[in-house]
Amino acid sequence: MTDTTTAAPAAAPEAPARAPITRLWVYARQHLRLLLIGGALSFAGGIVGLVQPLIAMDVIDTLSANESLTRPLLYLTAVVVVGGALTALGPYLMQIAGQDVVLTVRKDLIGRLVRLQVAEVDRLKPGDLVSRLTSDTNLLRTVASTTVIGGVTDVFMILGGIGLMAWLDPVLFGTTMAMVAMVTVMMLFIMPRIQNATVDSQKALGDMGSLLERIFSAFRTVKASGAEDHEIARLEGAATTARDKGVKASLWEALAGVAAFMPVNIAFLLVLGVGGARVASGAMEVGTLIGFLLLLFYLMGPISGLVASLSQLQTGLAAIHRVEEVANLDSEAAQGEPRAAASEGPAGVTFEDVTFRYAEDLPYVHHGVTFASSGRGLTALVGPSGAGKTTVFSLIERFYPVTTGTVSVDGVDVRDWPLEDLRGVIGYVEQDAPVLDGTLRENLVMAAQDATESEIADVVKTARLTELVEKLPDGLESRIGYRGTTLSGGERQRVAIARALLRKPRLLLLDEATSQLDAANEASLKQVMLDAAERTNVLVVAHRLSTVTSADQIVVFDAGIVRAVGTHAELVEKDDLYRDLAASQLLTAA
Ligand SMILES: Nc1ncnc2c1ncn2[C@@H]1O[C@H](COP(=O)(O)OP(=O)(O)OP(=O)(O)O)[C@@H](O)[C@H]1O
Repeated sequence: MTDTTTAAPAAAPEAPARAPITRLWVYARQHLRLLLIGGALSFAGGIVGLVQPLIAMDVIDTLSANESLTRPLLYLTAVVVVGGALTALGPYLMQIAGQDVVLTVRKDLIGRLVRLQVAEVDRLKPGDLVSRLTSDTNLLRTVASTTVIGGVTDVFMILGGIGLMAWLDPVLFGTTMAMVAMVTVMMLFIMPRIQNATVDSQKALGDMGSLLERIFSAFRTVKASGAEDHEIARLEGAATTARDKGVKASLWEALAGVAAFMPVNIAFLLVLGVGGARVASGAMEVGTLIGFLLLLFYLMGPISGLVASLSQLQTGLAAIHRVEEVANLDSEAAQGEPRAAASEGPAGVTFEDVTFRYAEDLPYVHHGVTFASSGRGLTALVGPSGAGKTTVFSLIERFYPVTTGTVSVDGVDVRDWPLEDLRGVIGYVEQDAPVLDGTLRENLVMAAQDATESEIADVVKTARLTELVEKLPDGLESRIGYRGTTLSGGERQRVAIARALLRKPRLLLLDEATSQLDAANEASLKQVMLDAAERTNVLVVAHRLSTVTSADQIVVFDAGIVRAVGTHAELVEKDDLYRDLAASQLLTAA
């Protein structure tokens, strides 16, 4: 996949380019050996089962002849044991292959999902993606194993039976084929409807997941808004749609059963009528008619088996369709040559006449942004809400590509950096300072898995987290809840800063929270920031007067352009907007 911006926003991924059946084959092919061995063993188990009545006959004959039963009984025991073992082992191996297919699909999907471009995730619903990974892939388990193998076996048996019929009597064969053609036409009509109903049903499940995710991501707000009944009604609506579409799929499956059964029965009657007349006229032997009827009777099993397999296949194809839609999404590709010798010290940032919009149908956010920040120190980005300050960070991290102009880090265009290397030099603290479910330690080492105990202890101290660690029941090993719900806003921000610092960034991007903090927390955060600025280049989207007054350089943004650059004293002197910002609540005093 390419590393490009996306066009129009949409609620769901687009339809896949490749036919689902081709994709199913691509996934199943990787486990073909196990599938074939399992299928062959099941088939052999069936054959051994057929031998059983013959040996039973032998037992009876031996009994009547008053001979020793040892030999036939040994055979019978062997057939029962081997047949039992084969009929257990064959389906077991096919189930393993089915699980392996699901694992392959899931691994593929996991890789794609986690590497999706930020722009794609902006327009998708996470709950729906979760249901594609969990529920849809599960539908493939049976389809990729027993259904396909069973279906193929049935096709061979049907072809064999049809060949024999043609050999026995061409007239009766023609009559039967007319009925087979009827079955085929009806199946062509019914099968896509099963698939569509299953896609709709799975989509409703995805909607349910999205709605649930929506609620839990703002759980307190939902409760505080008294919106539970409304949200429950929406969730139940999606659950009911899933049920209704599931019932619709079952109805089409039932019709498929009837559509297969009826013509075969009509064929039975026709063969009896036409065949009877031909026997009466002497055009055909009675034995041939009986043989033909027996063949038709024998074919009923494989035909209904094939129809059931085809119905099941539609479910699998529906699932593949939804899984493949994710494959169409743009994921991030590592680009550019690896940087030669990694540089040391603070990494500078340069914006040169940058224009940018989030999507082609959205207005420009940056209209030619130019500024630079290099060396140790603190650069504060200030400006009215929506001026495009946070977007500066997204462009530095290459979450989105610029439309025109250049963003450089360490003198190199971000487009020429291998993504992993680029992000490796940056520590980024988002405005809402996300903390993930897990322990405090897991949260800290997220960006630096090989951090040592002393490095962790250092950042805990630098980020003023020592008190928190001492307060928590299990120290660093304490769980801090879904989205860090057990922490205060200020603690969450310091955890996020500690995480970014543990990466030993050469460039620290800090999006200051707009929410008010108490004086102690505010002072702590400011001190953490200033400490970091002594060692590296720190860019901060500033919302507090105390931050900008300490900054070495202030960049004033207004409606997507840089209108002034300077120190606090210089800007108060020369820039009207800055003076207003400093005097208003847009830059709040502690
Ligand atoms: N992912 C996105 N998709 C589409 N538009 C976006 C996206 N993120 C931000 N925007 C829009 O881009 C503009 C600039 O947003 P940005 O977050 O950079 O502003 P800001 O100056 O940081 O504002 P604030 O001080 O309120 O955080 C806003 O109009 C915003 O609505």
